[in-house]
Amino acid sequence: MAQSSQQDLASSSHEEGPLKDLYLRTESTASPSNALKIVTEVESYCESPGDSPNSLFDDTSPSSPCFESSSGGPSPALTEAPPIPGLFYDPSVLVSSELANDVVRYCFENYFNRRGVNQIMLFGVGSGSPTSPSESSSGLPPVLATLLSTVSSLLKPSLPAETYDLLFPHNPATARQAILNLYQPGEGIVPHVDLLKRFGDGIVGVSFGSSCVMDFAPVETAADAGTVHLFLPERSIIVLSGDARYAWTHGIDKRTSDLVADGDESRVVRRGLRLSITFRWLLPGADVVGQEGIFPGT
Ligand SMILES: O=C(O)CCC(=O)C(=O)O
Ligand SMILES: [Fe+2]
Repeated sequence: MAQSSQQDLASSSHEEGPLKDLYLRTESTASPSNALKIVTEVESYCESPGDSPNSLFDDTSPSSPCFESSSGGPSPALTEAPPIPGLFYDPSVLVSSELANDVVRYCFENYFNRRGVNQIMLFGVGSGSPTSPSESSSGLPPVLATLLSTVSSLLKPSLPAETYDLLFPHNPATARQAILNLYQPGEGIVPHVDLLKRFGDGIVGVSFGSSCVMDFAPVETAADAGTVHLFLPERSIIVLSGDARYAWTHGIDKRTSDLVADGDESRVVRRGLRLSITFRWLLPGADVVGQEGIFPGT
């Protein structure tokens, strides 16, 4: 896939909103902060975050990343959570615009300020409280620690207690990883199950800048049988645990717009530049970067 140049991005009609301004403004900003107590990995640009040769995933669909209905086009995406055990999504639970702007600004100024970078992985150095906004206790930069603590507060009233404890335990046993994925309109991520040997149960993801449609398919069934499509607006939060984490793949089709259910009708929602931030728990021993076996193919 051709990369978008700054000019392409500037002249594209999909990039309205905060991400566009930040991307253009931070074109020549300094390199990522070296003050963070984290390990930062940058993977080179690829067709989509999930197509990297250093793939993050062990179970990806061997066939087309595009799920289609029998009529030939994608069926409209749901706007409420489908009944997948362990999947939590509530359209009314959104991160504030103010925090979203802070997160996006920080990420563009510190990570996505070089052409070709579309994925960043941050690893917490310790197992400090995930609900503390301080860098020293979470190992994450303050704005991401704040995001995590905000997500924790937003989810507490609606998540089942057991799921909440999985995501936000009082005494975390392992370190967190935050993965930042940047998608141009038209990019996606192949259907996958997050690495079984590397990440534990309880994954939480937040969308910034643009909506997308995430596709879920049972691991055990063939082709697109049972696939469901879920619309994720910007600033929304999704949680994968249990079956949703292990027995279903998730992926994002490579499209520039999505078909979304709207009552009995459907509407087309154009995609813009999207940043997702996903927090996962590293399994014991998986927090040593470069250790043999951590990355497939190494
Ligand atoms: O962009 C997203 O929301 C999903 C990212 C993802 O599935 C992953 O990094 O494993
Ligand atoms: Fe994933």
